[in-house]
Amino acid sequence: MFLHGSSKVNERNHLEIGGVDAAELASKYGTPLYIYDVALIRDRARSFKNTFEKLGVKAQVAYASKAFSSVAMFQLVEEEGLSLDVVSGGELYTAVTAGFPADRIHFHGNNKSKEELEMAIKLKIGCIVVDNFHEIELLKELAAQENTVVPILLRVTPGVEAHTHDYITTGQEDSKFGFDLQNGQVERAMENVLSSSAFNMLGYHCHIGSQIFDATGFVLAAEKIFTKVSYWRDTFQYEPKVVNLGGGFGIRYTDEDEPLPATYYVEKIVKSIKGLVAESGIEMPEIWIEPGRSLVGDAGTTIYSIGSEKEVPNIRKYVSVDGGMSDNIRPALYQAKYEAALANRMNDKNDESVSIAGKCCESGDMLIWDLPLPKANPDDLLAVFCTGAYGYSMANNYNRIPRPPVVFAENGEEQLVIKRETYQDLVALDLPLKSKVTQS
Ligand SMILES: Cc1ncc(COP(=O)(O)O)c(C=O)c1O
Ligand SMILES: N[C@@H](CCCC[NH3+])C(=O)O
Repeated sequence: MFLHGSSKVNERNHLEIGGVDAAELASKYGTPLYIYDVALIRDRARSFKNTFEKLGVKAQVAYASKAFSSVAMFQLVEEEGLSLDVVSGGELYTAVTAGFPADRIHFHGNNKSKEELEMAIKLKIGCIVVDNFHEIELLKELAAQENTVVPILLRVTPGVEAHTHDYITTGQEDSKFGFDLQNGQVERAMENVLSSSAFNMLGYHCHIGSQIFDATGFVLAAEKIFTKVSYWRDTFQYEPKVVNLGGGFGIRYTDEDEPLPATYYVEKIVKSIKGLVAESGIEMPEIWIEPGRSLVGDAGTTIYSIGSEKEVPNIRKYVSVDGGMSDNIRPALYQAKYEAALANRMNDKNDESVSIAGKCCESGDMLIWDLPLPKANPDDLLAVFCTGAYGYSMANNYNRIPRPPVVFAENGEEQLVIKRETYQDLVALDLPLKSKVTQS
């Protein structure tokens, strides 16, 4: 078993996260429960930021908040001096509620509504990452309406395919995101944007995918953009002040994954861009990145209670927990793999191999196949590691299962940052039927 960050096994043979006993948290808040190791998030944030600082490069590290958004999380991001990437009015509203400085918010998305864009412009956020021609027209209207100039980046699709799961690869040519670099779309967009008084174009953005374990894709994407930079300068008299290479830095879910430290990616990206800048003769732009998973992924652990079991003779044993695809849809959606252990019996010897089933009415609701585990009893606690990214944020109410609470743990102290949803919450938006059937 691999323990991340501050996690360790304490003298009671329990999992401890941020100096807090996970079994005690489970008994206080119930299960399922997400626990975050706050020190690990801070550590990751600092290592991205500090590496840019050490290399003397102007940069912004924006937390890709889709990985896990909440008011407390955004306040932690603000404490660490990062910027924030949002992709919806809801994430933007959460940022406002958290008091996040508007000028450090970047707004992405391939289909931002007029209302969302208006909200962003009124708040005077740091920049809008423009994705398509429809959005350019909406922004022109809104800039005129608000009598303002909108800071933007153009999202380009560099045609670099990251070696990762197909569903989460977004940088390839056949993508719903961004202006294509190869077929003239970027030039059409630049012509449009640069001739309008509605925009202050800061530069270019791209994002090549997620859970990437090597810097080559980022370097290739930067190279693709820079092969055009001198042409754009000559054609449009335009040089970028910002180049944003997106997020996607991989983490270790199981021992099949071999992540690299933040410093490695940043060093490679900076070195490559410095070289490209020297070749093209433009001023060094600011380099922006947008890590999500690598800031919060392995800082999160989900604690479940074990319930029923079912033996299929000579095939497998299913052990069920009190959550599943409602709090972690990644195994069902991407065949994502996780490691787990009994949080209340950490160093007990593994006696068997079991498959962990969720409680949803869906055969595909399996969290882990063939997990070595001590023989578990009902009410033992299962800790599934590395659920901090795209766990809570993709949680849902399938089968009307309430979403679990979230606790932050740091230096032996804990705080509840998201409450457990209640049955009352589940029906809060429901309205009764206006019956058309007359009783006889
Ligand atoms: C535009 C953009 N930026 C940043 C991210 C964050 O990615 P990750 O969580 O893999 O770092 C994503 C998600 O893949 C994204 O689509
Ligand atoms: N939700 C995905 C990643 C999507 C990244 C967002 N562009 C995951 O869980 O891995």
